[in-house]
Amino acid sequence: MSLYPVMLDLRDRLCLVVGGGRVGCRKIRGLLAAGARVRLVSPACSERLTHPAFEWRQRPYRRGDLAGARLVFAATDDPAVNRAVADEARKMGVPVNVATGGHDGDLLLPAVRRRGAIVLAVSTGGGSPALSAVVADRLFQQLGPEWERVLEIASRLRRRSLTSPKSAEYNQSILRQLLDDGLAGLLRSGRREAVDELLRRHCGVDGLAELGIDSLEPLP
Ligand SMILES: C[C@@]1(CC(=O)O)c2cc3[nH]c(cc4nc(cc5[nH]c(cc(n2)[C@H]1CCC(=O)O)[C@@](C)(CC(=O)O)[C@@H]5CCC(=O)O)C(CC(=O)O)=C4CCC(=O)O)c(CCC(=O)O)c3CC(=O)O
Ligand SMILES: NC(=O)C1=CN([C@@H]2O[C@H](COP(=O)(O)OP(=O)(O)OC[C@H]3O[C@@H](n4cnc5c(N)ncnc54)[C@H](O)[C@@H]3O)[C@@H](O)[C@H]2O)C=CC1
Repeated sequence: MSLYPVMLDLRDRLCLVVGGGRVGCRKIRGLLAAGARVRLVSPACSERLTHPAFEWRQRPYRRGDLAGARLVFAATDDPAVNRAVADEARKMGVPVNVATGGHDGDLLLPAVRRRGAIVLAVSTGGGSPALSAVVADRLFQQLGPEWERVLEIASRLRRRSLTSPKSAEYNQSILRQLLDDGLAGLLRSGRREAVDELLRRHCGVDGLAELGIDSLEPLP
C-alpha cells in the first residue's frame, strides 16, 4: 500500500477517541502531546489521564458523538462498533483512524519518536506495526540530543537568509558540508571552538555567538 504522509497541526482542535483501552489511551497520549483537545467516549478507560485538554464521556458510543470533531479514532475492541464510527465519520466528511485495521479508515498511525521539534515517523502501511516500532527505535538511536542543537543552528542560519529563499539546494549543501565535517559530534562533545571554526569555514558566520547562541549547555 502506498500511503501519503503528512504532519497535522492539531493544536486546539477537537479530536474524538472511541474506546479507552491500551490502544485508545496510546492514541490519546499522542494527541495531547500534539496540543489537541481530546474527547474520549468509552465505558472504561485503562489509564488515569488527567490533562486540562482531556474530557471523558463514560458511556458507549452512539451516533451523533462525532459532532464538532476534526479527527476521529475508532479504538474499541469491537470491530462492528469501530465500523459504525467509521461510517458516521465518512458521512460527516471527517477523517477516521480505525485501530482494528482493514479498509474501514482513512489513515494509519506511524510509530513516532520526537527529538525536540524533529519528528521521526515510521510506517509499514499496516504490514507490521511491531516492525514500525523497532525501525523507529533503531533510527532514534542515531538521533541523539545533539540533533536539537543541529536544528537550532540550521534554523538560525536559515532565518539569517544566508542564501536567497530560492536557493534551497544551496542551503542543503551547506548543511551537508557542516554535517559531513562532524557538526553533530562536535556539538555532542561541547567543542564550541571547533563548531565556530566550521561555521566560519562553510557559512561565513563568525561562530555561534553571531547566531545568537551564547552557551552550549551540557547535554543529558
Ligand atoms: C493499521 C494500524 C491502524 C492504526 O493506525 O492503529 C494498526 C493496526 C493493528 N495493530 C495491531 C497490533 C499491534 N500494534 C502495535 C503497535 C502500534 N501500532 C501502530 C499502528 C497501527 N496499528 C497501524 C499500522 C501502522 C503500521 O503498520 O506501520 C503504531 C505504529 C502507532 C500507534 O498506534 O500509535 C504502534 C507502535 C507504537 C510505538 O510507537 O511503539 C503492536 C505492538 C505493541 O503494542 O507493542 C501490536 C502487537 C504486535 C503486532 O501485531 O504486530 C493489530 C492486531 C491486533 C490484534 O491482533 O488483535 C492491528 C489490526 C490489524 O492489523 O488488523
Ligand atoms: N492499532 C493498534 O495499534 C492496535 C490495535 N489493536 C486492536 O485494537 C483493539 C483495541 O485494543 P485494546 O485497546 O488493547 O483493547 P481493550 O479491550 O483494552 O480496550 C477496548 C476499549 O473499548 C471500549 N469499548 C468497548 N465497546 C465500546 C463501545 N461500544 N463504545 C465505546 N467504547 C467501547 C472498552 O470499554 C475498552 O476501554 C483490539 O481489539 C485490537 O484488534 C490491538 C493492538 C494494537
